[in-house]
Amino acid sequence: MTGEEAIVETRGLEKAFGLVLACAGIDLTVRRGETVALLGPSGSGKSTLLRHLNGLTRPDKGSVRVLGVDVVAAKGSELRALRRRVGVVFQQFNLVGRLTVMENVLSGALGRVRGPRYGIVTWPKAVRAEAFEQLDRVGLADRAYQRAGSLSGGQQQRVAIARALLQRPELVLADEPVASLDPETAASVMDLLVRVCREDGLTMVCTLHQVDLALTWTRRVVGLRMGAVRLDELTDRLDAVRLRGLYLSDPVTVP
Ligand SMILES: Nc1ncnc2c1ncn2[C@@H]1O[C@H](COP(=O)(O)OP(=O)(O)OP(=O)(O)O)[C@@H](O)[C@H]1O
Repeated sequence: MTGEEAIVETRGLEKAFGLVLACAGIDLTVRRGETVALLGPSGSGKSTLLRHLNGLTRPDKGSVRVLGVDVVAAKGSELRALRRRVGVVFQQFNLVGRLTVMENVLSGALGRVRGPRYGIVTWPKAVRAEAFEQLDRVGLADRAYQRAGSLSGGQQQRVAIARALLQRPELVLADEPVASLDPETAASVMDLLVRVCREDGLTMVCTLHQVDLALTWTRRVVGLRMGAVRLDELTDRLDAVRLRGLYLSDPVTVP
């Protein structure tokens, strides 16, 4: 179910890197419970837009509000408090390979359970139980005590999703969450990510390269090109042909 409450709101968002305008005045509203894919050719500004949403990048102009917080003005403890409410899933999983799967998942609770923690037994029993539940949910309860680095890419991304869920986030940001995976694994990880977000009523914004995955799994597509929103549509009203237009080079005018 999606509500009316705006979870993400950018207005006139501009960001340049030297002469490159990565975000050229982006207005984006994402409401509670929506699952949104940011699509567009390489360099169109998808990751830069996503990075603004948890304050990893600061805009040159414009406003960014996430979960009611003015991200541009937020500093220090306010920004840390916001980041605790935002789960992030990365393309390269970002697990600590030498630690067990369970320890990696438990680290998702570091923001709400005071640390430092050394080893699994130092975590409160209730948090361990919750971590185990999340691992079970992503289908990896039987791998809890295995080294994370020994898992396949798809399994590692499932662990990263369990870690993000243990954070009890309200918003999930996923930057190319399946770009490093083979097509079959990519589909199963997208299925998992969207399913858990729906089950928990979480809002999810991801960047994707695969148009077919966006059409299958997300509710809404925002298409970027040269830092501007060129398309913003519910997925069930879109077809692949229209979407492919986003990726075509601009027609060359022959004099
Ligand atoms: N830290 C940075 N320093 C310099 N230029 C940057 C930086 N981050 C992004 N850019 C540039 O901004 C533009 C948008 O990059 P961004 O990574 O947001 O695009 P993208 O759509 O996510 O691309 P991809 O699909 O290839 O990941 C690109 O031209 C990129 O080179």
